[in-house]
Amino acid sequence: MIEDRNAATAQGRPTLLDVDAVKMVYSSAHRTVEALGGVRFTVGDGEFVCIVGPSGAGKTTLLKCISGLLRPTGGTVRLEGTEVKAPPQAMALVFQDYARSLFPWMTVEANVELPLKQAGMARRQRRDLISSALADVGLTDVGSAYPWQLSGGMQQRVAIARAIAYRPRILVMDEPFAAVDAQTRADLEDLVRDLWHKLGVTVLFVTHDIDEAIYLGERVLALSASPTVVMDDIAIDLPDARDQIGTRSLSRFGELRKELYGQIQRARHTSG
Ligand SMILES: Nc1ncnc2c1ncn2[C@@H]1O[C@H](COP(=O)(O)OP(=O)(O)OP(=O)(O)O)[C@@H](O)[C@H]1O
Repeated sequence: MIEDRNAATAQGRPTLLDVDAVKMVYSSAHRTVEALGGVRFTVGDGEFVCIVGPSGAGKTTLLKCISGLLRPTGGTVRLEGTEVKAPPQAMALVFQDYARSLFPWMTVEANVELPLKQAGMARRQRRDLISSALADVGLTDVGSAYPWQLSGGMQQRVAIARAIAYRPRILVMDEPFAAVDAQTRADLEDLVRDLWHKLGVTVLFVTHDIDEAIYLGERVLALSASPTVVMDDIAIDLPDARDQIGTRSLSRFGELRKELYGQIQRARHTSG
């Protein structure tokens, strides 16, 4: 378990997100589930942090607490030093289920525009941000199309464009590529790394896939089984310039995979 949260923030960057002893107990008349058992970690400004954990480990619960969709039953989440009590303006979310997160009756542009409108931006500024977000995700020509006219990978690009359009400080992604084919997934992984470099946005990325976590992240947090705690915080000491074939063939990549795989196996039998 991580004892010193600040020591775990890589490369001495100032803390952007502070998850401090977050607990979540679901209680109903019939059963009580202790999903989170005191999760602690910090994410530095500009970092790319991945979270992996066994199925049912409480990853979705944790992200709901971090994004203010769910109030934890213990502990606190702070973003830029302020306690998160509702979805923060500085945070954007991307979910696995792009088909349900985009509105099918709205064009691609209108989908991307929605949070900008909600933020009260003027039309001209909205136009500029929409075009630059669509260009950033490689979709300059589909603004007037409807989501259902696009492939799954393109729809997820639209969801990413909508998330980055209003320039959030942190992008929180919940298994965003679990529903697309392998080639599309590889392209989307590279897109997210490119956006991270280009925009300087902080990324918190949850995945089931150990290889994906190592390929993408600067750090990987391994969660235990419920009640969940952070079991390990692994620095990914691979070169920053990554490519799907070269990086995954490195012997260091294999060593990290072995280490993380062992952690996940232990995690299945360990709880906080
Ligand atoms: N609304 C809820 N009410 C009661 N229990 C819940 C609720 N949501 C989740 N749980 C329980 O909390 C635990 C963690 O669930 P959660 O969905 O957060 O895990 P997960 O790691 O995202 O799972 P998976 O990887 O399988 O998607 C599970 O035991 C689940 O049954």
